[in-house]
Amino acid sequence: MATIIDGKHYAERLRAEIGRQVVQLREAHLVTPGLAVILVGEDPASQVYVRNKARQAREATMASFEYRLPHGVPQEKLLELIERLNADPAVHGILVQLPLPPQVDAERVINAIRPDKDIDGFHPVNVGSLATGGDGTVPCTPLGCMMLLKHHLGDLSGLRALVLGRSNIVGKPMATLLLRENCTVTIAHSKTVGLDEECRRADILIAAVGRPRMVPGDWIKPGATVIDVGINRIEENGKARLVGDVDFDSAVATAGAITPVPGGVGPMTIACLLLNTLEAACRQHGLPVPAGVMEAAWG
Ligand SMILES: Nc1nc(=O)c2c([nH]1)NC[C@@H]1CN(c3ccc(C(=O)N[C@@H](CCC(=O)O)C(=O)O)cc3)C=[N+]21
Repeated sequence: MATIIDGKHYAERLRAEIGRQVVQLREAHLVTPGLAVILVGEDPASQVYVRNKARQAREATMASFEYRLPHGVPQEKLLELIERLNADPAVHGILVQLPLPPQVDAERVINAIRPDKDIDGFHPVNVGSLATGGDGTVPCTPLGCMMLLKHHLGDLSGLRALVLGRSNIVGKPMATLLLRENCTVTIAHSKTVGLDEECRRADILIAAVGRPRMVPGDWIKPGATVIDVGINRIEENGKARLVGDVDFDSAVATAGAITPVPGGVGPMTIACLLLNTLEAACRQHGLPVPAGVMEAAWG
């Protein structure tokens, strides 16, 4: 039986430590980190995420600014808002919830965010920084996955990692982070031949394809660490539920450790968003970025 990696628990501890750092920053330097979240449209799932992000920011005593724009908002209006937030000294982090409606060019919007306020790490400056080993913002989901991996495994050097999925948001930055930790990294995707065999070679399996229960237990190397990034809403026996990209019930028999859905990577993503906002605030005020936050939170 695999160890269940309790992301919800680690995220709570991490947020508590971030909250302590925020209080210190305010007391020592009169700085309150500010997070602005922009949501375009009324997608119910997106509304839930945005509400959670805002609530958790406030719980960490950060300032939270929420902007809700109608589904049909012209791109210019969105770009104007970003310009205003770029110039606002109370806002240290800007997040534009993806996906965006078709009249809006997501790439233009991401490129309009000041790189030092891009707490998603999606701006090309931050993507480049990650690729070349710089200290730009690391995207929240891969960062959260890496924290869980390092906590569970310690040194990752020499391990074979398979990243299933090649998105700019998860797959590609995840592969880069694993490479930085000296893993031997493979990126697999819909055109990969012999996907099951690729998976069976992996000591670390990251599933980030967005296909419910696509990875069965017999694709998993015995003892492997499995990080399930998928959050898929399905209907089963007439009830709505969330499942990952991994078939948890069969995987749990083979894996050494596995993250559940919900309660795995999702909560870590939001905690890392708050961490990126705290760090952005420090950088924008010329202050050192708090070190060892994860160690302080998790011991
Ligand atoms: N610019 C941008 N940045 C994002 O980081 C971003 C985004 N756009 N668009 C949407 C996705 C999705 N996302 C999630 C974060 C947390 C949970 C989360 O906490 N999930 C809970 C369950 C929540 C539920 O019950 O619905 C869990 O897995 O335990 C889920 C999804 C961030 N995203």
